[in-house]
Amino acid sequence: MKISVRHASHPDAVRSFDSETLRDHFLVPTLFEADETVFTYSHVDRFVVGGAMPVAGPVKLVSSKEIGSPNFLDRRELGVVNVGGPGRVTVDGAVYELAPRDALYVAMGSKDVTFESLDRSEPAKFYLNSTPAHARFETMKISIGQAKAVHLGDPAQSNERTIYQMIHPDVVRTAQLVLGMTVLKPNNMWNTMPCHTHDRRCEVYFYFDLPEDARVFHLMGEPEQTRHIVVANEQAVISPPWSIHSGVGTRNYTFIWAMGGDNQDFTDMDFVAMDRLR
Ligand SMILES: O=C[C@H](O)[C@@H](O)CC(=O)C(=O)O
Ligand SMILES: [Zn+2]
Repeated sequence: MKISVRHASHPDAVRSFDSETLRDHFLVPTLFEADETVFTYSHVDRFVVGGAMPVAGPVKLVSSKEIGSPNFLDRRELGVVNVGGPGRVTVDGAVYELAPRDALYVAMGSKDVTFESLDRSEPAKFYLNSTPAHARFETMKISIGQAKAVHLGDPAQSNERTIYQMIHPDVVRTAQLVLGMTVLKPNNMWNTMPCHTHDRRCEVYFYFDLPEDARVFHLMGEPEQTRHIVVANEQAVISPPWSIHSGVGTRNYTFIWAMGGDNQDFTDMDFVAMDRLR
């Protein structure tokens, strides 16, 4: 288990960040290392983002001093999405087969969580999001087919896409985690523009399905002070509650968004008028 800690940043301080400092604070550059779990613990809503990539054998979810309890999920809940080859997650003896794009919600209080790949030549990649929880709900698999699909955008705005709401109050009960996957159609590059903030929740964006040399220009910052981070395949960006979160790619891509905070109301967004953006 590898874990690094990020402190929260005041928006006034972020105004003077250069590219490198912006990346140090908000970009999560590495999520997958063979036979490891790799985590970033953010003090923004105590959101933990990570990855597990089992190759030689199964990988266990273990705790650490930073997590602060004997088991990782003693006081937390976990969202898992498989973005690699076919895999399997075992939670206290119950086995969940996760095909590519399938998700699993793992309840607070689960003790033994193990990640496996079905074929080591095409390893599973489990993208992990964890938020604090103080009540236990049911562990549940949400296949991509069970998600609530919302079709949005149009080709004239280069943003035709499907939002799959996977860990969402209409699908599964959780303490605070809300998570989904947005798939852009070919020739569509924009997400979430016009943009929004939601001061009640933070959000983490994880971009994937990108070739090696493609990039997404992720837009962040206060609406009047926008900044960008150039993101490569399988990298994530932490979006504090005061920040916009939007992106434009050099081609289409897929991303997973996950939120934690005060409410679970997906529609509770503060829309930013175009003429406010600077
Ligand atoms: O608060 C919600 C999030 O920003 C995302 O759901 C937006 C998104 O997936 C999209 O517009 O494609
Ligand atoms: Zn949002």
